[in-house]
Amino acid sequence: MINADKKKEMKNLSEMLLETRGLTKRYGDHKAVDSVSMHIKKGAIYGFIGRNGAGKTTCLKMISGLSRPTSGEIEIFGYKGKDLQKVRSRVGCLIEAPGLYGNMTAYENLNIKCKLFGIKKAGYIEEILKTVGLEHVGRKKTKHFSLGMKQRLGIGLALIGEPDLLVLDEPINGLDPQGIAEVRDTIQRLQKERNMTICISSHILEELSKIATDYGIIHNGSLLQELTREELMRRCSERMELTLADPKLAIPVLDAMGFTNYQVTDKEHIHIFERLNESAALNMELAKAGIPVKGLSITSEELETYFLNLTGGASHA
Ligand SMILES: Nc1ncnc2c1ncn2[C@@H]1O[C@H](COP(=O)(O)OP(=O)(O)OP(=O)(O)O)[C@@H](O)[C@H]1O
Repeated sequence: MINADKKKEMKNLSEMLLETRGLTKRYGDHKAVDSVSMHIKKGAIYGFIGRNGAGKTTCLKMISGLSRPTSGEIEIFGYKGKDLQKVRSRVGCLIEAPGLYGNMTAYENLNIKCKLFGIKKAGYIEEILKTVGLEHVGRKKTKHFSLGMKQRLGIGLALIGEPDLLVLDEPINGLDPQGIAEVRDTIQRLQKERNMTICISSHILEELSKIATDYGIIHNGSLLQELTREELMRRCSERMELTLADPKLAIPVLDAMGFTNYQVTDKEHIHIFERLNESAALNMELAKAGIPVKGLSITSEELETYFLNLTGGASHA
């Protein structure tokens, strides 16, 4: 008999499109990626966040088959080891700058890759140009494109062959606000219209917060945390922070007062995400129950502060 937890676990696994286990890349003595186990669900926009040098590109290169892991395993669409070759064509990637021919148009650049893939379908290139918002660029050579246009054409190139998983390494880096908005729109459209799963890296959490459904935070080669958008928003949302010698003792009091949206975050703290105006009443009830309160404050955190605190403070930026 399979219990409910096991069933849930099996369901979660079947929803997983990509999983790595202990993925490691060593350059000499230096571990650029250190035992990373990441999980990307089908249909997710997975924000892969880390400071410069954290190991994002190295990790994404291994996932895309551009670099060989020192150790560990990658499973995509249920395939791993040598069998991964069978599904490589279902992974499109844009790692670092897109390799464009500057003297050619967007259409011509796409056409070269279509020829390599043996794609001759009428209207195929026009469709991709439309998807990435470059349908009106005409005969303009790509060397005259803005950085945002180049990135979108890079995404267009990665779309050739209809991948189910798109891996984008810092596609927003260096873009102006309009360029950022355009790339974000393109990514959201791909997820909605083509039901694509997208892994996108950035060194700025805030930049992906409008689109990512899930996050992985990498630092010094290690994956520190994976969390959903809801979990992240919850961690950064306005809350009461209760500091106590033993949070467990306060739970019956919270329950008796009808609080339901709270979380014991460590051995000293409870975060409460509702009825923030009732902090005085809560304090009083805890005192009545003989539970000393060391601290009670209302606080919230900026997304970027959350990320910086997690990765060792702003001074390392
Ligand atoms: N080919 C290589 N040889 C030696 N060291 C490397 C190589 N590629 C990357 N590294 C090192 O591995 C670490 C991770 O680099 P990586 O490029 O993956 O980080 P990143 O998170 O993508 O950062 P950035 O955004 O700056 O590229 C860095 O310390 C980098 O210097």
